[in-house]
Order: sequence, then structure tokens, then C-alpha cells
Amino acid sequence: MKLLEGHQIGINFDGRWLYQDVNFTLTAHHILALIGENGVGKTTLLRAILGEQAVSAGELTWHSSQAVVAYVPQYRADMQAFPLTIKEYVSLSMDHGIRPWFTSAEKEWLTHIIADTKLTAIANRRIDQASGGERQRAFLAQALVRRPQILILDEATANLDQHAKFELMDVVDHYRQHHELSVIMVSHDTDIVQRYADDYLFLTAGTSEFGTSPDAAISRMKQGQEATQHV
Ligand SMILES: Nc1ncnc2c1ncn2[C@@H]1O[C@H](COP(=O)(O)OP(=O)(O)OP(=O)(O)O)[C@@H](O)[C@H]1O
Repeated sequence: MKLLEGHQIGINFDGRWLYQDVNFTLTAHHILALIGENGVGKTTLLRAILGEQAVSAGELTWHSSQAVVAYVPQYRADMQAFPLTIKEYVSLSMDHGIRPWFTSAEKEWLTHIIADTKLTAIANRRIDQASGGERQRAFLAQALVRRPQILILDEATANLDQHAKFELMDVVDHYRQHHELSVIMVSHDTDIVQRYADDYLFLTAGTSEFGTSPDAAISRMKQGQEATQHV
């Protein structure tokens, strides 16, 4: 089932096209990898999907009415003196209407998400004392607690070590297998794209490419990264 389609999307800033004629499909339960060189416009496309940026050409067509879209940012080291526990931090994004308290069903859901993201043992630890991997899982939990149909990971595994990045993605993968969730992930990491992506969108200033088997795109990513290392 298609959730979202991009038809001939183009983004133009100040008379300069970042890209044109971008076509893609986000399929239910799939992980779509959004790849391309630095500055090509990946985050800008995410902003368009989030409704924060108008496209200059083409159309984004939603096939799911009122899909909840949640976002996990890149790890940032500058979260100092943030005086909340992990559990309190995760609960910040829970919608409890005008009630200042959580119902028992809401508390149960929070406990469930904290367990799914492997944070139970440290739920009462302050978030500013958590490791990078734990903090990213807390960001992920904060996104999942909103029950999204679409999860956007914007380089969410960047700056994590090998163990932490696979741990985070295993949680995402496990969750999407058990819930109605599709994922769009921006990543420069060929290991992550290879292991988790079902589909890919390779954005370029020239001809962008959408496909359902990321292998060829991963080879192109590796070639691009090797070329950059030799400059
Ligand atoms: N509102 C804006 N007005 C003008 N230019 C913009 C605007 N937003 C983004 N840009 C430019 O568009 C280009 C693409 O930016 P974007 O952050 O989307 O790239 P990216 O592919 O996500 O890069 P990276 O991989 O480095 O994170 C950049 O040159 C940026 O300066």
C-alpha cells in the first residue's frame, strides 16, 4: 500500500534548482533510505514532507489521511544540564489533552514504549547523563510515543558508535514489524542502508533515482565516499 508519493518534485531557492523531476513512493511498512551528497537537499525534502517547506514544482500526494509524522534528529552533544529523567523526557510528546495527568492507559503505553526502546533500566536516570546511544533511543521513544504512521530519521545514527547505531536501528526495525509504521531515513552510512532499507531515493542535482533494491545505490554511495577521501 502506498502512503505517500512524490511526483516530479522540484525545489528552487533564489532562482537555483536544487533538483527537479524527483519521483518516489513511500510504501506502508517499508524503510525508504534518502541518500545523496552533502547539501543536495535531503533535509529540505524532509521539511517539504513535514509541511514546513513548499515544493517549487510537482506534487506530494498523501494516500493516508491525517498520518502522524514523527521526527528523530541527529545526535547532538550539547544537551547539558537538562533536568529531566529519560521517562519524563519521553513523556513530553504524549498528548494528554487539557488534563495535567496521564490516564492509566497512557502510562501503560509510555511503559511499553520505554521497554521497546530498551530504556526501562535507566528510565529514571537524567537524560543529560545518558550515553549517546541511550539519548538517541530516548529521542526515538519520544517520537514513537506519539503513535506515528511515518517516522523520519534525519541522520539519527550519525556520531554513534557501531554498537549503538545498530542497536537504535534494530529497535526501529522491530517496532515497524509490529506496528503500522513506515520510515524515511536520511543516511550516509552504507552499512545502515544495506541492512535496513527496502527502497531508496538517490537525490542528485541531475537525475535523481528511486528504486526498490538499494544495492546499486550503495555501490554509488561507496564510490562517492571513496572519491571524497582521495581529494
Ligand atoms: N530556506 C532556504 N533558502 C535558501 N537556501 C536554502 C534554504 N534551505 C536550504 N537551503 C539550501 O539548500 C541546500 C540544501 O540544503 P539541505 O540541508 O536540504 O541539504 P542536505 O542534503 O540535507 O545536506 P547535508 O547532507 O549536509 O545535511 C543548501 O545549500 C542550503 O543552504
